[in-house]
Amino acid sequence: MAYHLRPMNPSPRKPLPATAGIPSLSEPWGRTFVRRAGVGLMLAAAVVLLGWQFDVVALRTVLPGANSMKPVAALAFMLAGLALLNRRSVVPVPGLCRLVSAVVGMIGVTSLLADASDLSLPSDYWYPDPEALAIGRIAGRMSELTAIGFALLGLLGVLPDRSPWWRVQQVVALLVLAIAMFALASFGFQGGLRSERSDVTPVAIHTALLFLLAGLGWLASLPPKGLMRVVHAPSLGGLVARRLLLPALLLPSLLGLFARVAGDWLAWTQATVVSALALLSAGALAGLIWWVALLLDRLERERANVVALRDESHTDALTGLPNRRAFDGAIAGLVQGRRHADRSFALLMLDLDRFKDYNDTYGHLAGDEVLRQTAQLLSSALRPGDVPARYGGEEFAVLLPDTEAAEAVRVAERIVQYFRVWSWPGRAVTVSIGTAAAGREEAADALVGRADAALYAAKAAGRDRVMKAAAPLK
Ligand SMILES: Nc1nc2c(ncn2[C@@H]2O[C@H](COP(=O)(O)OP(=O)(O)OP(=O)(O)O)[C@@H](O)[C@H]2O)c(=O)[nH]1
Repeated sequence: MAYHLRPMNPSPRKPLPATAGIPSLSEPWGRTFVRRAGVGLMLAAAVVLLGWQFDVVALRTVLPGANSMKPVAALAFMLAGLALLNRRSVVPVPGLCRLVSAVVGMIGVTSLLADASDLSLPSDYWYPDPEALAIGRIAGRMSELTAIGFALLGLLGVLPDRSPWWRVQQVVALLVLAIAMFALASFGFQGGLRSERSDVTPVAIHTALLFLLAGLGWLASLPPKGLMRVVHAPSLGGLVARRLLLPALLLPSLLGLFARVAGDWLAWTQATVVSALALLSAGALAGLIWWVALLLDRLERERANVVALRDESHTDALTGLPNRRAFDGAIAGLVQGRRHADRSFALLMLDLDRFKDYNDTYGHLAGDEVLRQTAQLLSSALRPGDVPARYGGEEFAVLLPDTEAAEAVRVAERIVQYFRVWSWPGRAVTVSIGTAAAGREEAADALVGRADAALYAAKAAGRDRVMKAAAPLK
């Protein structure tokens, strides 16, 4: 086919929706998540503190026989939750986030300093912890890893809340996540693979989970820049990031938990546990790939449907030529090029002669066949890059990019000649054509009006001929 609508027509069609069928995420999602993370941290910390206050072991340890969260750690989580809520204006006190974050950071740093210098802290003896004492640890002292976690959480809130510090905050929040994941994974693997209770990581399981929540909450509270840009993007990439990042991050912990259950409680041998872990890892990876593949497949099919629909709405069903809507888009693109890049173009308006007679004599179906053959004729008479279109009824239009007035007349004469020699069904069919070259500042409808006037002059002069339009009005 000779017509190439797209290259000449930079913007007549609406761009494809980037997210066809894909649920999108926007700023409110981040806001909601941060609020939930803040409230979650504070509630969990309150439950642990109640556990210490009323000596309810289950509230301090979550899992039977596991480590308890120290009261000072619960207090730090309470403050970290408050900092997050302040960031999202749920608790709108100016400077509160920075202040409480500084306290959280200090709790972590002083615990680390006390570990390094063998000093004791007041919080070491707030509540007696028989489990810690039984394994020779200071009763109220958090583990080193937990202390590093709080130092980092504190740093997050103290850093300036603006570009380029957001990138630093992202890295620090990722370190908090790394601590959480290491603690979660080692909880399972140490117990599950060695089957020795005393080797269990000193980071309590719920401490690790709260670090995970705090790290994610901070990431969600940061603007959609750097690493977080794709997570917030209303695109396929954004959807994959939002759906898969967390499961992927939690995978080592889930595998660890599985190892723990299989090794400790089901008493599987180490070889069986490791083989099962390998199988589960491969299965999880395959599952993630399968999900992404499904998503891509669905998106591609949806896009293909949209493109097909769009093409249908720009194509004339009878002749297969671009229709009036496509013509309007194409001419608008050429008018822009004429105005801004001084690229000339010309328009031909064609009308079949005495087509009513043809229809009356040979019937409407034969008339349709003439219209179809007209499309073929135009395609073979034109250069690639020219745009023939069905303008309506038995009227056609041709856009000739980079064409001056004299050349447009030559093309029109060639078409008239093609009509004369074409072997039509029934009897000969002729055409009348009006030509017009676009003026520098001429609007599309003015150009069409001039070409139309020339076409009717050709009809009036006896049909089967070409008439050139008058020059455009200045
Ligand atoms: N078969 C067929 N006929 C069509 C179609 N669209 C328009 N027509 C016919 O085209 C004819 C146009 O007739 P007129 O506008 O009177 O013009 P004409 O008979 O071609 O005469 P001049 O233009 O003056 O040469 C009408 O009979 C329409 O029914 C179509 O899709 N199929």
